[in-house]
Amino acid sequence: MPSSTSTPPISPEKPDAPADAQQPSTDTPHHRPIRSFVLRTGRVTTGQQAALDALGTRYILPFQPAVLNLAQVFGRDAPTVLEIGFGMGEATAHIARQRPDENFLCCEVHTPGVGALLKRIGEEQIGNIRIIQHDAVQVLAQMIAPASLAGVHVFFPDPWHKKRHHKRRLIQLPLVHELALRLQPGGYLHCATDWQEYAEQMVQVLSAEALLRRDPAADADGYAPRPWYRPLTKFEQRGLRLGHGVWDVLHQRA
Ligand SMILES: C[S@@+](CC[C@H](N)C(=O)[O-])C[C@H]1O[C@@H](n2cnc3c(N)ncnc32)[C@H](O)[C@@H]1O
Repeated sequence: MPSSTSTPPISPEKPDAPADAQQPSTDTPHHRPIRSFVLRTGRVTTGQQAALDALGTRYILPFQPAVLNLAQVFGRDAPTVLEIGFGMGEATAHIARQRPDENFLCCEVHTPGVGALLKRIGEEQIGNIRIIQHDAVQVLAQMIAPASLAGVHVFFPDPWHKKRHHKRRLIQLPLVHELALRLQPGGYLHCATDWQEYAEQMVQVLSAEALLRRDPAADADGYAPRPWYRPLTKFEQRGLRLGHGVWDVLHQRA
């Protein structure tokens, strides 16, 4: 288990700025759902835009309120892993390359991140990723069939440090239950974070879900060793050099 807890986290994004005014325009003043993200107008680089233009139609799936036919969208019948919030897609591309026999359905709301992952897909000729640029909570509810996923990755979700923002955290009981319902028996839910108090919440919430079992390799506090497929990203390497902790929380569907 990682050692240090007192240093600040290394999460690449700092979304705590009050920017609710930038939420999508479908919200009405009377019904504004709590979201786990804030839409920012981040700059899209020339390379990211070129990738969006050249590869977007092939690799981006539109959000739709209808269940996806996974075999159809990937062009093959293979175990499918859902990733929520891939950021710039560094870990996503690495994992998809390491696990060519699996499909990776990846959600991110941030356009520069989508462009960055498409750029990697083009440069590294990765064929087993599809992207949905939409709120993963809605994607899960509307597009993913029960017992259809081999795994779910939630790596370094925004920690929402301030207590009044904790309600925005992704890893909470209702979402974890929805994720568990969509896992096949034996399928896994893998979360990672560099924020200790969120790691503790992850252990608590996943342990409370009756459909899930703790990974047998977890330690007494509930943390698993980093699985072979999750790479140390550059943010994580920098953080570890500075003595920060990182926690993997891994449970399987019974
Ligand atoms: C702190 S970043 C981590 C990115 C990446 N997983 C990594 O390890 O570097 C969290 C990402 O999750 C995305 N995100 C947060 N909530 C989301 C949601 N409901 N649906 C899709 N993406 C979301 C954010 O836009 C952000 O890019």
